[in-house]
Amino acid sequence: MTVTTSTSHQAAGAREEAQVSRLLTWLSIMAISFLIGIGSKAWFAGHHTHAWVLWSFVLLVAANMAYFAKSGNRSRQIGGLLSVVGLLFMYLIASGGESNTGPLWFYVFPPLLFFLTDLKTGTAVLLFCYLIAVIVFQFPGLPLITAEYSMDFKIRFFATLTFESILCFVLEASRLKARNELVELAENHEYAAKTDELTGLSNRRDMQNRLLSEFSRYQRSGHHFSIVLIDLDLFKSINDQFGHDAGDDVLRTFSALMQTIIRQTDIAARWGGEEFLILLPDTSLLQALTLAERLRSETARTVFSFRDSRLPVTISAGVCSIAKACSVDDLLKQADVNLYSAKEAGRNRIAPRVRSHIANEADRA
Ligand SMILES: Nc1nc2c(ncn2[C@@H]2O[C@H](COP(=O)(O)OP(=O)(O)OP(=O)(O)O)[C@@H](O)[C@H]2O)c(=O)[nH]1
Repeated sequence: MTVTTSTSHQAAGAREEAQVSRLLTWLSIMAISFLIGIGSKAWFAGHHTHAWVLWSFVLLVAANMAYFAKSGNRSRQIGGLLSVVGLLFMYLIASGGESNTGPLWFYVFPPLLFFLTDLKTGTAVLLFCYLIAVIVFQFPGLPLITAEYSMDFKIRFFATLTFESILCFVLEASRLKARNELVELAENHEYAAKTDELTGLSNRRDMQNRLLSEFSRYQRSGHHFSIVLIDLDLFKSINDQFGHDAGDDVLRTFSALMQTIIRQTDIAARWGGEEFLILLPDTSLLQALTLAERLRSETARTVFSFRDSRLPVTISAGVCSIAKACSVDDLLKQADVNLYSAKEAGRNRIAPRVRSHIANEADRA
């Protein structure tokens, strides 16, 4: 009944998911290559322990990739990779790496962190890493800490890292803002492309797509559906007599009335000027005729007024079930023929008039 606006959001989500997926694969491959390369360099430089530690991180990164390939759990893969990278950087700060250049690798962390997590998590993890770095720098005598850094280095390290972190935060925040604005814009466009401005119902194009997908569902599963093609009677005379604004008001009021009568799963659209189409999934011809008759009688009973004038509003409708048609075009054509015969028969009526339907009406009378 309502026009959905989530497609742009879903598409943006899927694109980002694919982008993150590619990035994670490349990052993992790059991390493995660097670790193998730098580990080998350390080995040939005689720093065997350092080399073994770096190679063991290769196993951790590879295990994380293999875990994801098996489980498909993206958030755990991100968590796993960031934990491994965080641990590696802690090790590099504590050990100094080669020639006390280990902390330089830390600069890779902030952009990675903000891209792979949200701003809050990224900031929290970064602050935690800062805390560890402060402990390492301030207490070089603690176990596992073998590196010592000059005061100048420590000050410059923190100053430049803080600068980089703030810059990454701001860039990521503006990227997210721009992305959300784009998604919102796309959603508004999508909504406008599917919606009739005057009534807020689905427009003709949206209804055509829905009819085609309902027809495919019918071909796959055999679920019948029906349509009701509605035309407001002598609408031109309402416009001529009471003005175009009154006509617009009638279209809006009738649309609202229609929405209160159809089910959540039914879809009402403005098919043309004063023509409406209702798609009724899982509905037989008889059920559709019953609904159309209810809509007709409710419309005839409802008081339509505009600026103190009472407006005479009735509808005629042509109903058709997919059981009687071989395609969507054929279905629409038959509904149109039925609508025409309802008009010909005097308006304010529904066609076809099946026998059981007429009998029901006679019973009610
Ligand atoms: N106010 C208003 N009028 C519209 C709109 N779209 C179409 N119309 C008018 O709807 C009228 C349709 O008139 P006709 O096609 O002659 O049909 P009718 O007067 O309803 O007569 P029958 O269909 O034979 O009962 C025309 O006067 C159109 O200008 C709209 O968005 N607003």
